[in-house]
Amino acid sequence: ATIRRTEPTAGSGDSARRFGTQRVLVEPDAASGVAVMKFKNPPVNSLSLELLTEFIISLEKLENDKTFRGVILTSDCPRVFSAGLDLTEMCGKNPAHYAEYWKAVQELWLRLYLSNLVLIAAINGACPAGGCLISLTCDYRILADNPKYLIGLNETLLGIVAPFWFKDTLVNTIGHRASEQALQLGLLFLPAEALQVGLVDQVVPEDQVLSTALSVMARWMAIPDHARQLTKNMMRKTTVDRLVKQRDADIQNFVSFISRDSIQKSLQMYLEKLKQKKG
Ligand SMILES: CC/C=C\C/C=C\C/C=C\CC/C=C/CC(=O)SCCNC(=O)CCNC(=O)[C@H](O)C(C)(C)COP(=O)(O)OP(=O)(O)OC[C@H]1O[C@@H](n2cnc3c(N)ncnc32)[C@H](O)[C@@H]1OP(=O)(O)O
Repeated sequence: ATIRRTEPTAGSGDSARRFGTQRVLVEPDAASGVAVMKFKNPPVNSLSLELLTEFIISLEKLENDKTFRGVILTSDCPRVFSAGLDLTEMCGKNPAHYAEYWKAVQELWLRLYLSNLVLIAAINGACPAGGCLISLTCDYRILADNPKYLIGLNETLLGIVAPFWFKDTLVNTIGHRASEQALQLGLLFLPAEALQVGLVDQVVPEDQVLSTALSVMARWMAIPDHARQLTKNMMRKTTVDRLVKQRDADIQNFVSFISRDSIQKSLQMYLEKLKQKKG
């Protein structure tokens, strides 16, 4: 994918400078060491190969810049945090494309889940499937209180199966029994339900999502990095290692699963349904 970087905007200091790429806007505040990263892949921030690639590049840039200790992930698209994996990347393409795409999905998850940065999800819109997965990799989740902003791993509703590392990430967050139900039923939770089950940590009025994220971030930033990072590593490394040990097999598994005629039909029907919803 070709990545076009955005130029910094004119301004009087670091906090006025933006960088990033076409689909990932980064608003850095060097004074506080916090950057706000906004997904901008309209209409629904589906995780296309381009968006995944740009996300990985922007994250790496922030990880390598010691100025930054915390990142808030949010959406620049109204009413949607992310619609999850881009269904058009998983439909009607060839096995080499599916493999390339899945490798990028794995790469993003691996980088996010063990990131040294404090990651906070400011969820300002609908957050199904892969969108929910991204939020689950964060250290803290704040969801806007809007009944249209459903969140969850709804893969079974599409006739597909959440891979074991999606499942592990959910289990690590809400526990085994709640995950078992949520995954089998493909549950999409209302904000109050998501809070109750522990899928998000806070539900706040829509206009307070970012300000809440910034104040929560201040609390996390008050902890010495080395102690917090080692603790995060201790909590998450076993989960990450499970995928690292079998990345290639996981790619092969995905490619053969997604290439099945029955799965392609299910995905196409689901896409059709999404399109018809409008008409
Ligand atoms: C034995 C086997 C073992 C293991 C298995 C091995 C491997 C596992 C295999 C597969 C796992 C793959 C994992 C996938 C995870 C995912 O993330 S799948 C994606 C799931 N996403 C969704 O279900 C969300 C679908 N979208 C929506 O519900 C709504 O769009 C949303 C609520 C987000 C926003 O609603 P609204 O604002 O009304 O927008 P529209 O619905 O009108 O959509 C606007 C246009 O965007 C298109 N679109 C929506 N979502 C996607 C998407 N995810 N990908 C691509 N395109 C999408 C939609 O069709 C509209 O397009 P149009 O304008 O009509 O052209």
